[in-house]
Amino acid sequence: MTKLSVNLNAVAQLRNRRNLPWPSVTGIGRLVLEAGAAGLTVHPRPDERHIRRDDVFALKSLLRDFPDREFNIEGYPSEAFLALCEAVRPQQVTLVPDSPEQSTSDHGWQVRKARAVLVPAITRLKAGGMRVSLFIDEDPAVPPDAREIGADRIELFTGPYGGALGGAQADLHLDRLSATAQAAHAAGLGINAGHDLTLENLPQFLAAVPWVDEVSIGHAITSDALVMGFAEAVRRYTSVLESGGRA
Ligand SMILES: CC(=O)[C@@H](O)[C@H](O)COP(=O)(O)O
Ligand SMILES: NCC(=O)COP(=O)(O)O
Repeated sequence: MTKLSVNLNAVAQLRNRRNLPWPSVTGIGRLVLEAGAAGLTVHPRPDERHIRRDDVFALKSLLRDFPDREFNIEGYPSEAFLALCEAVRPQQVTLVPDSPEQSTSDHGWQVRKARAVLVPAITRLKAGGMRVSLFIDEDPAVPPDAREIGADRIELFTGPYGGALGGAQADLHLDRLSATAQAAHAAGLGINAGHDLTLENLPQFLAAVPWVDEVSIGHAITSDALVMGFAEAVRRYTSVLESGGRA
């Protein structure tokens, strides 16, 4: 079965609206793991707009209570990022070619062009016992290059598929994602996928794209949790008001 790693970036972004500790990133992380998620994903960005350095250590500590689950840290392999990974030692590090000013990830590695950045980073992370995954576009030419420089997995960038919102364009992306997954499997790589996957587009994705080990989902699952939980929250506040504070 394909594993679910829940990305907590959006929870951290909501917390950071105020200088207060809720929603708690580790609290939601625990809830997510107790609900059966196979792991947690974070993408600490240099400006700490959502996940902060402290969160990464706190989540590592939380995961000690769940020894069969995994921690996946995503990011650009700057010296600061690599040092953070070496200090935390997650099971998996996903390298993403984002520049600091990007609002979100919008493309994968051109692995050949990025060899000078990727080879030392992969060597360093693997020496620390971490599995390394490379975030790539839907292009079957890329997985053999990823294998050649020592990556263990690729993560398929599913943003264009998610952004197509169904229809013929989405089918086109599924064909390309499927071809890229087949190339990765043939090259001996594991396969992850993520970005803009949702409850609505996940079934078609899984039916079309083979050998997916793990999906990481954050934005949509956070949105769904709000929709699924808002009515109960309103009921509880209403109940406090009805009781005039005497309940
Ligand atoms: C690498 C990737 O796929 C992204 O989805 C990322 O982890 C999300 O980052 P933001 O939450 O900062 O948009
Ligand atoms: N690697 C993708 C990820 O972690 C979550 O992306 P999204 O669901 O927030 O778009």
